[in-house]
Amino acid sequence: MDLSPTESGNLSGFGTVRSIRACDILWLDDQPETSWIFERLARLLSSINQQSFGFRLDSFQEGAQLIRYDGSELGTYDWHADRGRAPATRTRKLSVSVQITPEAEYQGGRLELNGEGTMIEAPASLGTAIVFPSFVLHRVTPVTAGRRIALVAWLHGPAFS
Ligand SMILES: O=C(O)CCC(=O)C(=O)O
Ligand SMILES: [Fe+2]
Repeated sequence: MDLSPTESGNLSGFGTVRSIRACDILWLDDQPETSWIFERLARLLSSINQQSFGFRLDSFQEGAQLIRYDGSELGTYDWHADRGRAPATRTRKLSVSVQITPEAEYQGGRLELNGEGTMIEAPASLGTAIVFPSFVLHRVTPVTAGRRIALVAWLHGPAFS
């Protein structure tokens, strides 16, 4: 897959710190040729939201990201929450990460979540979508061989009340 042009993964408001976040990002805006991705994600997220969360949600409000973590630089993203204080991230409510590299093609690169004091490792099988509230702490452990690509997006909505 051609992933250019890309930008270095940054930390919202803190610039680029490769020891915390080492990955490259291709932004996907909602355009005619990508709208099917947003439509499928919206259907999936809204049904999971109904079953599991019951959040009030609006729309994506920012592009989706294809994120590439390369084993040659131990690509990683340390513990963080996707919902921040910056205007762009303050209204994120549901995060989704779709595993789009076959599990056999890389080592490490595990998405781990800690929502309730216990760490859970997300399944890495191809096509799995992991959906979680954007305030939940999570990380991607260093990729030690090969290359992992994930598709990540966020549904926004009104503040929790
Ligand atoms: O690579 C992943 O599966 C998750 C990436 C992530 O947590 C993020 O971009 O905020
Ligand atoms: Fe994240």
